[in-house]
Amino acid sequence: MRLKNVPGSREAIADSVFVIHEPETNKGAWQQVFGNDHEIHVEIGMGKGRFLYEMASLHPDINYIGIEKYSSVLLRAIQKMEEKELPNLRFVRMDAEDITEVFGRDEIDRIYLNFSDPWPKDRHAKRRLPSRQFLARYDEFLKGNGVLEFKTDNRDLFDFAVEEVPEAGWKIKECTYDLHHDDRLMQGNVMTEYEEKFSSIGNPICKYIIYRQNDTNR
Ligand SMILES: C[S@@+](CC[C@H](N)C(=O)[O-])C[C@H]1O[C@@H](n2cnc3c(N)ncnc32)[C@H](O)[C@@H]1O
Repeated sequence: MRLKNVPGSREAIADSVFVIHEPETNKGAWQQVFGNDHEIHVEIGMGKGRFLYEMASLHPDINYIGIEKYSSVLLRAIQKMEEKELPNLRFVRMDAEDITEVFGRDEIDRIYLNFSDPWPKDRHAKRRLPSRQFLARYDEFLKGNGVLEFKTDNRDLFDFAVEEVPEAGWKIKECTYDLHHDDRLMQGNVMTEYEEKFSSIGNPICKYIIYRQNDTNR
């Protein structure tokens, strides 16, 4: 079945208890959604949620929020949660362009961008999730000692992302152009759906971990 043809995905999402509706009403109060004061990690552009589901299973003491633009894709993640619910994982259907309306200052401990859409045309560069425009948005809600992790097999997108880091006032903590042959950075690596697909045909996976330059806690 093609995802775009899944009937009623919008309605299924509107009814789902695993989706946070009107997420902007939780700005500054996301800990109340989970009922604890554990760290909150966010994947932006989560797709069908394979990475987050595994992360949330492995780390029950961390809360995870997945953000996805398309209902038809998010529906797959919801179906998985209906089979086995994880209390530390919730979803938001939204365009990340509006993300600063949803999270308050210092509310998020870690951001994951996995295999973000490349937007290859120059005039669309600001739509790329690791662009300086998006990094400025993340600045507004990532904790002072928080980090952002980005993985992709798209070398052009990765080169662009690396150049954006200092432009946005961030710094690179770790960087590899071949994650799957880097024993140190592979420790604890959880494969995303796209990572599995592209690494299986031999594409090298690039990864960086970045933090804010003004972070004096390091
Ligand atoms: C190529 S898929 C990668 C999915 C998953 N992260 C993985 O690695 O398997 C990119 C996903 O990001 C979502 N996406 C792209 N731009 C987005 C945005 N601005 N806001 C929310 N989701 C977005 C797309 O709908 C798509 O599901």
